[in-house]
Amino acid sequence: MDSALTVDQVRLTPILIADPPLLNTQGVHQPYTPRLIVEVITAGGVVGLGETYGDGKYLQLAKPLADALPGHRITDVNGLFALADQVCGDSHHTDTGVDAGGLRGAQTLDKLRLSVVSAFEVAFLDALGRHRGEPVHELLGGKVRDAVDYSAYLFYRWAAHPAGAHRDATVDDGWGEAVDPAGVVAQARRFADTYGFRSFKLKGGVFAPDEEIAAIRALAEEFPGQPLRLDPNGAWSVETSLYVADQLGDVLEYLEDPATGTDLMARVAAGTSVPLATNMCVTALPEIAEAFRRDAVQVVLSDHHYWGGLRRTQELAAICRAFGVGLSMHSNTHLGISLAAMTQVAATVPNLDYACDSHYPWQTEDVITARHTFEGGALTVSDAPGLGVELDRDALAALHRRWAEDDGTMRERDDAAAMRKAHPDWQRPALPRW
Ligand SMILES: O=C([O-])C(=O)C[C@H](O)[C@@H](O)C(=O)[O-]
Ligand SMILES: [Mg+2]
Repeated sequence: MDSALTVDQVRLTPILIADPPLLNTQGVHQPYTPRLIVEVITAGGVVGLGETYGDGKYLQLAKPLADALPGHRITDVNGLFALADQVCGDSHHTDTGVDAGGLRGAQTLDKLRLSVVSAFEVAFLDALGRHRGEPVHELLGGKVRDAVDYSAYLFYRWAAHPAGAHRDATVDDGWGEAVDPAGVVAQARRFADTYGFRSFKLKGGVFAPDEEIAAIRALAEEFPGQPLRLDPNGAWSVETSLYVADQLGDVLEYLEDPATGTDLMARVAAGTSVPLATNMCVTALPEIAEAFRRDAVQVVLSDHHYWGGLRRTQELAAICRAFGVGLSMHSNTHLGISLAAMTQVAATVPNLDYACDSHYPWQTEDVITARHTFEGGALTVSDAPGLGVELDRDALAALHRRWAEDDGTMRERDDAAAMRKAHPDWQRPALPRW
């Protein structure tokens, strides 16, 4: 066995990255959001990169795993999961409440752990690819496409963060506000012209359903025949979901998480022919059986951060294929390491039937030396060794400094708290909101 493939050291770097004032049903994005950058350094001197959520609960799980890894072989991904089970807390602990962001569905320690392990799994694959001189997609069985399509991720948003949100964060990022159909269409037009995106997803659950129906109608008029999606993150009742499905059935590619949880989604699905997609009620293996048996969802949005990495994303794809359920890809705020990982795995999945989500165009900062560029709405699949991205150490250090100097308020994502800067009485809304 090649001792160069053994983990020598792991570096964990929490960072804060700038995020625009994007609105969702829980509130608004903070001026800065936490991410964690994982570097796995092998005895052979190669560095593998991974990226995941950076809130405190993820950092707490990442630390013992990083400490336990020296001596572990980077080819032993199955052993990585077993190790994480041992060192990252009691896997039987569950919490049926929603997560802090309120947008990921029910939270369990298993899910948190998988989100942490995902960054290490990606770093293992990146390091192994660099050792072998092969791209990650070859380690995953080879690419079935040379480019991966992405969709425009449209948000209602303000022009700037509210006064008092953060001392450095009142600068306008140039996108302007989008709080009505005209604003949404202008944003979509800029996305299409700048990046070539051909499908559009609007983050809904922000305004009353009729206003969001009007926004989708306006998009359908501006981009006739192009795929449209609406995602209120579970903000609607069954009745409201069916009303929206009825109003928009002729133009929607799918409706994403209109209602919260498998039971309500099953009831919506029974009343409409519009496909329902989810990144909230099917986010881990134990949630699949009931959702598929009840035909509650017709499309699962994979996310390698949720599912425990790239190989488990491929496993999810195989399950969806077996059950005739469609596959798309979810995203929330992330940087270029994660986008490279998303693109590598997406390239290997034959049944990735829809353009993938990505927040990336909203991110003005990164920790890689060369930003990804979308052309014709797609990213070319890199054939360079590993993920094909290089760490910008100065950028990483600067974003870590911001994290270290933060008084703690930006280190945990809390969209409701950010909303209270503009609306002091705002409370995390009870669902359904409408
Ligand atoms: O598709 C989704 O549900 C998301 O992307 C969840 C995200 O957290 C998004 O809503 C956000 O960041 O506001
Ligand atoms: Mg969603």
